[in-house]
Amino acid sequence: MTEPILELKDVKTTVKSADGQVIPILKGINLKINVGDFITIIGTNGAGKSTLLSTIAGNLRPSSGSIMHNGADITKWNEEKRTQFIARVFQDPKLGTAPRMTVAENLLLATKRGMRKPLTLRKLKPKIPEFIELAKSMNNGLENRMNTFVSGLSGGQRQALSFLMATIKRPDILLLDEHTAALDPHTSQNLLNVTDQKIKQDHLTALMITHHMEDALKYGNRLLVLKDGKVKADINQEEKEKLQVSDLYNFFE
Ligand SMILES: Nc1ncnc2c1ncn2[C@@H]1O[C@H](COP(=O)(O)OP(=O)(O)OP(=O)(O)O)[C@@H](O)[C@H]1O
Repeated sequence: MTEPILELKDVKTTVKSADGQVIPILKGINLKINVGDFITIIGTNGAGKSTLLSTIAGNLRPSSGSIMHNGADITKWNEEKRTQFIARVFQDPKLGTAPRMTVAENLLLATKRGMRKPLTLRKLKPKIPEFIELAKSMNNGLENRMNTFVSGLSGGQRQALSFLMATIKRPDILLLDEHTAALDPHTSQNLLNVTDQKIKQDHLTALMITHHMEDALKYGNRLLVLKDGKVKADINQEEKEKLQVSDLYNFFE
């Protein structure tokens, strides 16, 4: 059997409350993620879904346990170092993009993810045709807004840009933290379809948090249910195909 692309071994993560109390959130997560896995994640509010993604991204350091990337221990790697191979899209369209830069400049910036090289804007012009082609795949007119400042985009276009920025330089692991939750139903469905196509086409490994049970079943090859900081269920493709939305609600009881 091939090595998992990412493995969490008994990972525990705590956070500090405003009054300095240490609160356990992840309470011993064991997870082996294989190359090409597209895992949808569901769970009640506060179950620890975003904390799990933050722990994988390096935004939060586990209090114990370890995180392995292709067999190498990255537990102590900070977020910046992990951006070499991990990309994340958040729920808030404002996160992940630079508002005072144009769409094209943001995309150029994203091609340098994980590199320490400064941004050289004279290299932008020859890249524009490639950026336009990529933006067309988002099906929302982003290709016509290359010179628009990000602050002037609609929420849907901004989120499409965040997604493109996360995937323009192929990440080993793509983290989607309810990335369509702030969008209207049509825009949300479009971005989900594009997400699914991109993951399949580039054979990406992805984790996607969603509160929509239909989407949790429709997308991906694996479903993870988190409850109170633990993995309550880890459902493979075969079992997932047999499930109905009503079955998923049982996990919330
Ligand atoms: N920085 C923090 N300080 C204090 N508490 C926090 C912090 N971050 C998260 N928490 C708490 O940790 C718990 C888990 O949060 P997390 O955001 O991971 O849950 P979630 O499953 O993503 O929930 P939701 O579905 O509401 O987004 C929650 O009770 C939250 O209030």
